[in-house]
Amino acid sequence: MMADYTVRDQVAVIELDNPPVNALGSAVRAGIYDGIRKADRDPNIKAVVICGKRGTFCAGADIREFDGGKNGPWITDIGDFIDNMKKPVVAAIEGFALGGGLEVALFCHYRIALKTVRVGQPEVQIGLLPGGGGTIRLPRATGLKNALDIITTGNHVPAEKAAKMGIIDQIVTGDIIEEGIKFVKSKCNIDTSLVCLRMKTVKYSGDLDDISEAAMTKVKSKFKGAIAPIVCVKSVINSAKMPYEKGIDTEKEHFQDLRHSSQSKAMRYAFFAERAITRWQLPSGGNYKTAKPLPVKTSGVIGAGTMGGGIALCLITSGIPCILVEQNQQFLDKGLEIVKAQLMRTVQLGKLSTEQAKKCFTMLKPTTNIEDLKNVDLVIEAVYEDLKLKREIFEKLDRICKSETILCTNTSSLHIDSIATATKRQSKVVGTHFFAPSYIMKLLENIYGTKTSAETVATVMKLGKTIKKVPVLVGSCTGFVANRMLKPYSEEAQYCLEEGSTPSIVDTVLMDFGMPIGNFQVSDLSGLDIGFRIKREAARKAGVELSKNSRFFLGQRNCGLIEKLYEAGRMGKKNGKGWYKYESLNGKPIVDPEVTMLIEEHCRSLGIERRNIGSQEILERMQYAMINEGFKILEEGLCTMAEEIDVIWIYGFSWPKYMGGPMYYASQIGLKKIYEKVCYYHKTFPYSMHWVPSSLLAKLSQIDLPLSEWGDVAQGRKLVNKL
Ligand SMILES: CC(C)(COP(=O)(O)OP(=O)(O)OC[C@H]1O[C@@H](n2cnc3c(N)ncnc32)[C@H](O)[C@@H]1OP(=O)(O)O)[C@@H](O)C(=O)NCCC(=O)NCCSC(=O)C[C@@H](O)CCCCCCCCCCCCC(=O)O
Repeated sequence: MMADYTVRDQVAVIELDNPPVNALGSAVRAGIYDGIRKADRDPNIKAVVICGKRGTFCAGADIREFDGGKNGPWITDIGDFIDNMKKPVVAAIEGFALGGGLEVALFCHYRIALKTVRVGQPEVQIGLLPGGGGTIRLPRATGLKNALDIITTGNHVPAEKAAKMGIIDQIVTGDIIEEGIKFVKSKCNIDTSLVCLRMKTVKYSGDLDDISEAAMTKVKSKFKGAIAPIVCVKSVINSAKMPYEKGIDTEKEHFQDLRHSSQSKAMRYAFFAERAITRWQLPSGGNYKTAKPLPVKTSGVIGAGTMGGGIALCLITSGIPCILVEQNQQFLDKGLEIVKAQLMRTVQLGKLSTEQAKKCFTMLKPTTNIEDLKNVDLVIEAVYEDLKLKREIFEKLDRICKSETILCTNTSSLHIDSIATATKRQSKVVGTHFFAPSYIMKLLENIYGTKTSAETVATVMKLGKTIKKVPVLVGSCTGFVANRMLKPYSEEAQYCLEEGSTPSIVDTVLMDFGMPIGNFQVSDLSGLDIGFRIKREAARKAGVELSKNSRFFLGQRNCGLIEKLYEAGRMGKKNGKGWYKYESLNGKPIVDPEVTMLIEEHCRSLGIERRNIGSQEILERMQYAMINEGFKILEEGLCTMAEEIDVIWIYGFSWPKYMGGPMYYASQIGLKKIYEKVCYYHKTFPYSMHWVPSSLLAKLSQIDLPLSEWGDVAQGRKLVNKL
């Protein structure tokens, strides 16, 4: 049994024991169930303490069991039994009580916790609702409003706040089991039915239908396209509408439906993908197990633009002092204003108190003197994308900084070696690619160069976690993984325009799929000048003319629409006109007939016949082109597992988690179908190199292998011809 049963001083102590987080697998559920029945039967036992081993209570149901196979008692059987016990039962909580873990605690007559504890019902984040009575019992403990908030967001609640909310009865210090025994013994003379949550009514103020409607509206706009938050609201409302038993039965039905839903399966995949990618390895053999991160106690950022300012903010809000360097006082002042404004916003959102924000700001040391960086542990360069400039900076940093300092570049496309070779410490140079807005977006694409050491990688991977990002390690190539995959995706979007579609049609298709924002809206946000400059730079490097009227550029299909919009002064949202027009800086995109005319004129002048392009074709062309690129990335060993690509898209480009990421999506469609379509589009559009089928995709389309093994095939760790 995975719950230890011992007796101390006439109190039965049931300790959950399932490493690493005491997940409530079937054996643990059986262990608790057997334990409480044994304690109830034994006349020498006066009370029960339920707690967890290894410093934590329980992180909820064992998510790996959700795909079926193992049974065991249903979790609410435990609650039903405790509800009828005369002997008091206390949950003695340390670490986490999450999901089913909190539900077990809510079955108990009392809950005590250490101050450092966090409780929560995070099921919604894996596409579920609490299925062990959480939606019915939590509102009885804390009222409808708090329960709705906790269950629909999945956010963790710190112990002291949970105590104020009525979820925890007492905060304790010291040994949690000793405290549990002491506490529960003091309750032996109290009638347990008086404290049993089943018996309580749900508190709320106002009209239940109004509360329900407001909560529905909120979750529908906040979690667009996701089913679970809606079901969570329904079930929590049921707690006030239905008798206890009916509420519990309905909750269980909802849980089972969601457990089998494609959204929850995708989100469960994403949960484990996020953990799998922490097990990084370098081609040289260094890996997460063997490499030790260096401490980063002080840092520096070069460039106080929006990107650099945001990065500095990530550092100081995580407690790492930062020296922010700009080339002159005017730029520095502007940068500081950006940081201040962002900090204010954080205060407004309630994420930091005014005091905390002020303290953070004192950790920022602005300067125009790069020499001030000489003693910092790590520097992140965030100047604009110009190789010559970046090399100059790295050469300087190499001279100035102490020999241990790690030098990071926030380049979004340049090879790491092309920058590292400007220094004599290539092993300490690494890419740390943040995504705009850098303070908000969670992805941190860490890129190793040929000589980057495992110690340097371990340091930036750890730093990523410290500054609350999701760090993913990738190899170096033009655009790395994120932008390299984005290229075919947005190129196909533009080709669809010149073949007959419009920016708003394309964007609507993407948003209907679940993307929070369309391709052309993103382009307007980043600025069309960026796309234009990248193309102009590519032309300059290749020594060719960039012609907006040529259908070919560098031997490939070309769409000159960006050049034409740029020439027409359409820079994007910043000047109120790009692929759309905008009435203000915060305004919504409005379809602009001028753009439609411009596209039509572009087609006329080039003799391109426009046609109706269906949503399916738009989606397929954008996504399959990008997925094909993903397989090439795996094939080239730039990622070691498909999960890395999915996490990059979820956290870098807000791919809906309930769709798992592009590689997971491909696995659901079937690689055979994807491969056939890629071949078809390759035949149809022979001048778009991104349609050349990936040989890994071709290989995998012939066999049926789970996504978790695609990387192994690509790396030769699994030989498919020998399967
Ligand atoms: C707890 C954390 C906050 C800890 O974070 P930390 O950063 O410290 O560590 P990691 O996240 O890296 O985790 C370490 C390690 O542990 C694994 N892990 C964590 N939690 C779980 C878990 N709940 N289940 C399984 N494994 C877990 C994690 O994967 C890591 O290992 P890896 O090898 O991958 O590196 C953080 O981990 C966290 O947030 N965890 C998840 C918390 C959560 O989401 N909890 C809710 C779970 S869902 C739930 O509880 C549902 C309940 O409401 C209802 C239960 C009803 C009944 C259950 C029985 C149904 C079974 C179906 C039977 C089918 C039979 C049939 O019909 O066929």
